[in-house]
Amino acid sequence: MDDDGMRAWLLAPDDPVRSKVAIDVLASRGLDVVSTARSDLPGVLITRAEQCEPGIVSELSHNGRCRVVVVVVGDPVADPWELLGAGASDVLQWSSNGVETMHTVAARIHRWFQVDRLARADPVTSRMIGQSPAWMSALRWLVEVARYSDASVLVTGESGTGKELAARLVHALDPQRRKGKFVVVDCTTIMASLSGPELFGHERGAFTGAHIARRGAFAEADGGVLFLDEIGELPPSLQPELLRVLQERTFKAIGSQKWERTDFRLVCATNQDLGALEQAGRFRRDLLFRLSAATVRLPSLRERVDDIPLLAKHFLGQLVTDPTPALDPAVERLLLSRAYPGNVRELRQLITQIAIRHVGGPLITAGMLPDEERTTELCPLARPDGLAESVRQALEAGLDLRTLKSTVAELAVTSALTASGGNVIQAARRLGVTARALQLRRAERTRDDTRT
Ligand SMILES: Nc1ncnc2c1ncn2[C@@H]1O[C@H](COP(=O)(O)OP(=O)(O)OP(=O)(O)O)[C@@H](O)[C@H]1O
Repeated sequence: MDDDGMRAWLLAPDDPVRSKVAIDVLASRGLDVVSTARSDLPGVLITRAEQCEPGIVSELSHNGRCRVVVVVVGDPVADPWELLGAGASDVLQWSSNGVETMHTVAARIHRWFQVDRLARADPVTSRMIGQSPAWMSALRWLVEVARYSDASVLVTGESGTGKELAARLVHALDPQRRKGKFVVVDCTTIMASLSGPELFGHERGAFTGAHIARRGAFAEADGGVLFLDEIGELPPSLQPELLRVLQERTFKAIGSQKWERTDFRLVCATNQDLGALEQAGRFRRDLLFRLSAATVRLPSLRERVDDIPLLAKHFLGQLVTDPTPALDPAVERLLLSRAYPGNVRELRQLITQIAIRHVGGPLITAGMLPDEERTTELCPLARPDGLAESVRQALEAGLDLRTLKSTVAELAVTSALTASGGNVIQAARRLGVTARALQLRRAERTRDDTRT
């Protein structure tokens, strides 16, 4: 969506009367309506329920390409959840003359434009790097939830996808909560044997080792955001306690008789499937409902490969300045082709290792890669179009393992000799064999060749 053209696309060719109401109301709210399909998708498609199928909604709304509002005229649709599940942003009943409905739609559209603007250009959101559709879609939802609601947020995603960063963003974007603290508790560090002093705080002498009184996270986060990382690891004994605090907004420090009030916004993160934990009886269902009022799923780096160069340059810019070197195409190729089980964190660590090896100069070259990475870059085995593919084709053509092995070995010997200008000692060193072994091999080969 571009800022100047807040465009909605109205798909209602057979309904001139309602279309007019819709266009008039949207135009009165500063929205530009196009009524015929154009090649570029507008920000919002407004369509009547009869004119859209879940499949189309799903395709249009995939990765936030376009927001789809479905207006229902007459009898309510049998299953609005089917449309919402397919990705529709809203399903609304057409009120008697439609004016009220269209004002609601206009208000929603204005909100989405604000969210998009924040997601694209705000100094806070620009700390979270990425432009791929999968990333932008998650970021837009995160911004909407953070800025326009006070609900608890559950951030899910694989390890290293930026869940803590997302939680910090909720704090920074919440107009009320950002005045308070951002308090982090890693639930893996909460001891199941104790009754949660990290959360509740404790009085002096409340348990062995409690030499002084200490405030807990519930008190610290008052007025701000409490971030419970790895929430799936919260000991079962503390789950009802947390639920109670969320409902009553009061708690007692361990060893204290006094109820204290607290008012924080809760953000939790997990890389586990909480639904599965709940099924297995390890996570309370009522707590799960409470925590997941708004769930934001962060995509893995596999789902946002397009963002890798951008992230790499961002991290490099943080580590090497004046001037930040560019990435040689071979390095960029490697970064794009390798796997990142540890997601953005792993990419960041790799860039740190590269930055350490950079001793000046305008370019990051393959020589600055850590050894294990260089092997991947230089050995075509790992590349889908490399040796693996040739081997597959050779096997298909009927070559057996013995022939394959000797062919590859011969290729390696020839390349090493060529690279060393025929110097057997250097070539042998390169191949990791003794010069004698290489000479014997060559002699054998010559014998074979003369026999055939
Ligand atoms: N979109 C992003 N832009 C910039 N940096 C990012 C982004 N996503 C993650 N990072 C960086 O990657 C690292 C890991 O991020 P973070 O700790 O938020 O991940 P996580 O999902 O909470 O990981 P874990 O599940 O292991 O706790 C951090 O250094 C963070 O700053």
